[in-house]
Amino acid sequence: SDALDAARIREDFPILEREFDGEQVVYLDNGATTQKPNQVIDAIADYYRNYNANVHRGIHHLSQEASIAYEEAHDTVAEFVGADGREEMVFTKNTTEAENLVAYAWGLNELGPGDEIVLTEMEHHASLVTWQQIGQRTGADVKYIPVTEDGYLDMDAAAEMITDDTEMVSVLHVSNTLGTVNPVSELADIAHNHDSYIFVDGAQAVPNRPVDVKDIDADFYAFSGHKMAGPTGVGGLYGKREILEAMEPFQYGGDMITKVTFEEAKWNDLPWKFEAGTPVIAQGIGLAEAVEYLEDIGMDAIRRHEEALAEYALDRMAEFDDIEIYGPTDPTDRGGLVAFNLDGVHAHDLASIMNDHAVAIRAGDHCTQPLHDKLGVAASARASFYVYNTTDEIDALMDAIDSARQLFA
Ligand SMILES: Cc1ncc(COP(=O)(O)O)c(CN[C@@H]2CONC2=O)c1O
Repeated sequence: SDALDAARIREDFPILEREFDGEQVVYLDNGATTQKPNQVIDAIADYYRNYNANVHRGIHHLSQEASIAYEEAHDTVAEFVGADGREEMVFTKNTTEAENLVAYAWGLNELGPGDEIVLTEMEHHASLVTWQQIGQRTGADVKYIPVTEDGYLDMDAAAEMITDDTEMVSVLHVSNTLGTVNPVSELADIAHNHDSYIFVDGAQAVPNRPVDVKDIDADFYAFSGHKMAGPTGVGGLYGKREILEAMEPFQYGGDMITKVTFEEAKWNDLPWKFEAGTPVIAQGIGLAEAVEYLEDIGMDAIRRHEEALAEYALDRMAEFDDIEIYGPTDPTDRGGLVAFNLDGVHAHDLASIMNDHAVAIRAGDHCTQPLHDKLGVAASARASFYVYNTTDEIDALMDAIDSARQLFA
């Protein structure tokens, strides 16, 4: 696409040169995790080589350098998603832990019988199972906003399901199976009109498009570093400052306290109150480098690049009547991923034939089993794109699909 120069970007990702049985890898599993540029790898190595120490201002130079880098990483990531500074940006392990942090630290303490939690049928297990279990443990009811035939949220149903008994709405910003971009600002309005919080799962949005949590007016917003060219082991949880201030901690221990006696403990300031023990120092520094890397490319350019690749993939797949595509047909309504099935070929068999051609895609339920039940399929294949992918790689995907078609014909 003319949005960005994928060929130049690829030079930062040596892993993309890897070959399997003489064929160069075609990495199309970015919804699961993205590759990391040299700049991110070098930033993490630099930390361990030159200023590794534990944080929170130990009395020596190395600890001070590490503390400042770790604290400033919070500022960088906060600014990236439009949060008001480090106080609104907790580093977790991943999106899943961010969902669990709010479910345990807020949900278990605040929810009870008669309260309602509203999710969507397209939710990832990270939110669906978490809030489902919190509902069982607290007696709160869990409801699901339906997904329409063409892969959108039924917003009329949403407006009816979110009521004055609703205390939490937890929704995907972008579906990791359908690709659907949900109207999260509109859902936030509806939730707030009923004095409910809204938690937005942005795992498939923050890496791929501009996100402004204040514009959305999310109360919580979560994402993972490893899906945005950053390392595994770090995620971001945005929370409105006044909400995080009022919440109980998630985990107890060192660093999340200011004063401890045998009788009681006083909590540390935000965001450290939610970062117990030695935090994800190297990962946080790597994530901040990933943010700088993505900002250099430009988030709107990334969005447009992924839309162009999704459009190209949808058009190529539409040439065949034996490929079933899930999610919106309008590429401007979806992220840079396409889940599909090839008639007569189980997704796992398809993915393994793709693998014979060094094409890396995902097959399975993508942690959205209830959605697959609703779609009436046990599994789907999924190609998901990022900044280094090209239309040539989508042609390679289509060629590999064709070889599966021949094999199973
Ligand atoms: C929408 C969404 N929410 C939450 C998660 C959980 O993220 P962590 O694993 O970092 O906590 C994922 C991961 N995506 C899955 C993982 O592999 N393939 C996927 O689509 C996701 O796509």
